[in-house]
Amino acid sequence: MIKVFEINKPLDMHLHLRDNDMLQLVGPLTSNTFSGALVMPNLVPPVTTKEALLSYKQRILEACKEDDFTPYMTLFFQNNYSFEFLNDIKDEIIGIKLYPAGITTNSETGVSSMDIEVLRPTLENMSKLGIPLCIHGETNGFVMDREKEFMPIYESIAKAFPNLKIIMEHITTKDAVELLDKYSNLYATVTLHHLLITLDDVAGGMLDPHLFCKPIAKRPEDRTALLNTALKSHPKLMFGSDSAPHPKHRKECCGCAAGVFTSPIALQVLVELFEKHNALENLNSFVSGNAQKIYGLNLKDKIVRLVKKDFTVPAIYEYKNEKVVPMYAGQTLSWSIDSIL
Ligand SMILES: NC(=O)N[C@@H](CC(=O)O)C(=O)O
Ligand SMILES: [Zn+2]
Ligand SMILES: [Zn+2]
Repeated sequence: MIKVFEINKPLDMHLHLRDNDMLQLVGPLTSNTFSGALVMPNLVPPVTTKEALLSYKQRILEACKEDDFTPYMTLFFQNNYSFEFLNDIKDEIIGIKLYPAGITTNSETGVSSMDIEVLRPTLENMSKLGIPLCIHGETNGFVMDREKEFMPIYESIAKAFPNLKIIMEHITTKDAVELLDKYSNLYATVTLHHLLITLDDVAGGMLDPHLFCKPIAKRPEDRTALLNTALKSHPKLMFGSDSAPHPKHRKECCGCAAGVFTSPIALQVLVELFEKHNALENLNSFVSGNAQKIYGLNLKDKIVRLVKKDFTVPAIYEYKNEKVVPMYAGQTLSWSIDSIL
């Protein structure tokens, strides 16, 4: 008997869709199977105006027009967003994304200080207006300690703004997992790859540029903490792939760009992983229910039926001159997408 598993309204709460031909290429690879996704604003230049935000949303909708798909837009954090500006844009966004300057891809114009007094004007306005804050939480310390060193900053913001929803994006450490339960206004996303890999997979043998991302994958005990928290579908943890496509020549080179491209394999691998750990009954809340509750989303059904049947991951995805290599390129997964109802 063929095994079947259904996911209803899958949501990807941390996604990079890029722009232009890359958007044309990767957009449908998410919108095919996901009901919606939180779209990161780190374009060049970043999305900081209502005009830029609405036109980017239109380009996404156009690229994904074959599918029933909602892009949840975000604005790139700046210290000087006025109450009037945020009040005017609040219905168009799901949150605002804060990047420390230079910490990751296209974050050069992020905040240069994480001093709470410097951030206060925008954060106060966000808190009053009920706009969630998504954060790339890393310091510029030693690469393995960057997330851990950021924990006091999360704590100080959570304490100073108890009504502000704060999402620790793409957590990679057991320290971040532990912090989740300490503050009622702290939430988190976790990627697919951080549930699966450690630094060993990136650099322990032959260097694998396709697994290089920010934050870097950590220790086995960190992966275990993340995986256990996802498998039980902790209600404050959401799936956010952080699928971050870069052109093949920007990954397979000296000075490799950070980002793992996982959109086309995310649901298949999640089912494989949750099945392996006897946790399939928690997968729908991890990949949809938790995010619906945390962000207050209301979506119509989109049932993705997966079947236990081999799926060989393409070596490359291409559109015009864009080429991007997915995680597990050329490898065979045990689950495939069967149909979308
Ligand atoms: N995760 C990454 O390594 N890269 C992301 C940026 C980010 O999410 O930090 C990207 O935009 O390429
Ligand atoms: Zn990030
Ligand atoms: Zn990201």
